[in-house]
Amino acid sequence: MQTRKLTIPDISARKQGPPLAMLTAYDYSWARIVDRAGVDMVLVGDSLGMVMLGHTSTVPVTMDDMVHHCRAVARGIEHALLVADMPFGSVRSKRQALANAIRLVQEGGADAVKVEGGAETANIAAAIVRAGVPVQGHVGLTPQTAVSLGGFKVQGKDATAARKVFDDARALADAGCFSVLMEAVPAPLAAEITKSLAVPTIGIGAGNQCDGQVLVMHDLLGLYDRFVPKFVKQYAKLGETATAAIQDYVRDVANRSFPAPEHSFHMKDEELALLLKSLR
Ligand SMILES: Nc1nc(=O)c2c([nH]1)NC[C@@H]1CN(c3ccc(C(=O)N[C@@H](CCC(=O)O)C(=O)O)cc3)CN21
Ligand SMILES: CC(C)C(=O)C(=O)O
Ligand SMILES: [Mg+2]
Repeated sequence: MQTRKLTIPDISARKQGPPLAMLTAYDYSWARIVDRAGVDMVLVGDSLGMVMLGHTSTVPVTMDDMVHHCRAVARGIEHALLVADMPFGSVRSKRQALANAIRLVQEGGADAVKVEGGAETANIAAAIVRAGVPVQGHVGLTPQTAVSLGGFKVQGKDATAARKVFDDARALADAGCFSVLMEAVPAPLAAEITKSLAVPTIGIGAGNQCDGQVLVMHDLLGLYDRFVPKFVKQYAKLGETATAAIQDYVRDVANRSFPAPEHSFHMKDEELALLLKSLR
């Protein structure tokens, strides 16, 4: 595995080449694990509001939440390109979007930001790019506007809806985005969009013809049990493994088999005698 830090040109070059693997991380220890496993891009997703903070949507996530988690992740990454989500309400105007994108880079240590939306946010994406911050667009199912979309639902299912996803992706690419992420769209539509864009597409629930894939780390590892979207493959059941380990710990504490002598600090007999005497 290459250990040098990946750059935007490295990502762009993968339009021709092996698909890009992207995965979320939200803290330092997991960022190290994800980075060392060879992921190309680490996403500090606003999904942290759901899997880390227990909200039922990504809407309550603030810029402060994003910066807090992003800083921790940045400390754990040596190889991957670090992308941070612009949270709900952080791109209401160009001026505000610029300030927030710059904050994620300067304070959070992000290499790039991701903005949900399509044609309607293309001018904002372009302004962020002009300020020197690489932008990844996010089209299809955009969880920050899930209420307007009717929930966490597949997008682009009929001709009109497919045209909208296509135009959104095109608008973001034209705005200068280095990549476009497509969430929950039919695989054939994602394949067409991938062929027509010059920048790499990253899919989640968008079939295997995208230029890369992304998943939420907790879903991949089986650490989140509130729902499992159809597009998730659980590569492990760490939630179950952790529960069993902690149950063992609780049992060992109850029956005094933990801590064992090797986990305890000991004294020589003469030191103990002296100590006990002085305590009396
Ligand atoms: N843990 C987690 N994983 C994610 O992938 C994720 C988050 N959280 N939070 C933010 C959004 C929300 N996402 C979701 C959530 C649920 C579905 C889901 O259950 N979809 C249905 C299809 C519904 C329909 O089209 O009728 C499915 O069966 O997969 C999809 C995307 C993706 N993002
Ligand atoms: C699901 C991915 C694409 C995301 O935006 C997130 O984790 O917030
Ligand atoms: Mg997100």
